[in-house]
Amino acid sequence: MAGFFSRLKQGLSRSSSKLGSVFTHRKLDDAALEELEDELIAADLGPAIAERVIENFRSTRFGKDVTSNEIRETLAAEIARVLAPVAIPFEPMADKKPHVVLVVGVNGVGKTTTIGKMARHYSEEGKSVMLVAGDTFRAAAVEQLQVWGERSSVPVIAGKHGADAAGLAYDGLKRATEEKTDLLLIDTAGRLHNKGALMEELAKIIRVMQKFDPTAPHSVLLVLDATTGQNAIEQVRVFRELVNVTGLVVTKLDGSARGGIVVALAEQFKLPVHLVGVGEQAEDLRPFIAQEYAQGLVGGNTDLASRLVENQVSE
Ligand SMILES: Nc1nc2c(ncn2[C@@H]2O[C@H](COP(=O)(O)OP(=O)(O)OP(=O)(O)O)[C@@H](O)[C@H]2O)c(=O)[nH]1
Repeated sequence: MAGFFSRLKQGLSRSSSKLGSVFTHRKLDDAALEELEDELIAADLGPAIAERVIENFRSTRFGKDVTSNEIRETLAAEIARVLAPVAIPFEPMADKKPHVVLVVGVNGVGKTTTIGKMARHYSEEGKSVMLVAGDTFRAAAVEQLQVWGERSSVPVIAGKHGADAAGLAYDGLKRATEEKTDLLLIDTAGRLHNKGALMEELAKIIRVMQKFDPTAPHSVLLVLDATTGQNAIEQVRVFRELVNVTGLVVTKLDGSARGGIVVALAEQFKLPVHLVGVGEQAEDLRPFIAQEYAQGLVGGNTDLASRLVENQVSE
């Protein structure tokens, strides 16, 4: 399990090294506080948290010397405080067979990969999983999902290129219900250049499924690519207008210096962050753990980090 935390830490190291210049031992005067605030905002944490951290320092430590570790710890604590309420693991509902999950997000954020990784994870946990290749506009997305399905021996409902996604979702839901499948994961197309068409596509999938099960979908996961930084905020806004987003998955944290965006998202939308992606392999999709993430983001203090891992992640 060393693997996951080190991957997360490695992934976040770009974000934490970006914050690195903040952590120098110095006297906290106005200039230092201003510089610190700029750095926090540049790290995508969002203005609200930056302001709180600065005010905290101003009221408690103004004019005094602070060490890099004190800054780190204060920052990590504040970040963990913001993240804790949204760090909610994704749990398939035991009383739904299937628990229907609609996976949405713009092209290329990692929807298909996330579904593949979830399929692997939950089938390894002993749950039955079925996939619907609802991104019928991109042939490669269908093939990609089929490959993930084969790897995990999970059935994939797919049609021809350009097939009706709502029809596939309906077929998937019907079959998954007959087979008492635990989890039905539905991939969707994500082009945003035509918001109206996208809204219609998602609304139709939901409407058609509800003819079979009026409670479906039970979750709508919005996948966001961390490398897009502030753009992710805009994507949440847009998708919430289209559909009832119930939770977030944030991918590509391994390749990004923008891990701070998760903090800004938590602060602004308070939507559950269920999972984070730190690589392309199946095991690189992990539950989101607030303290671990906060620690990875500010860097340093690996003792605390490894204690957290021992306590919270048992694999
Ligand atoms: N480094 C890294 N790459 C990732 C991660 N998640 C997904 N990817 C890669 O991102 C690329 C796009 O992922 P897809 O799953 O195809 O994205 P999508 O949202 O389904 O895209 P469309 O099918 O075009 O809508 C692929 O090359 C994935 O391997 C991650 O956590 N880290």
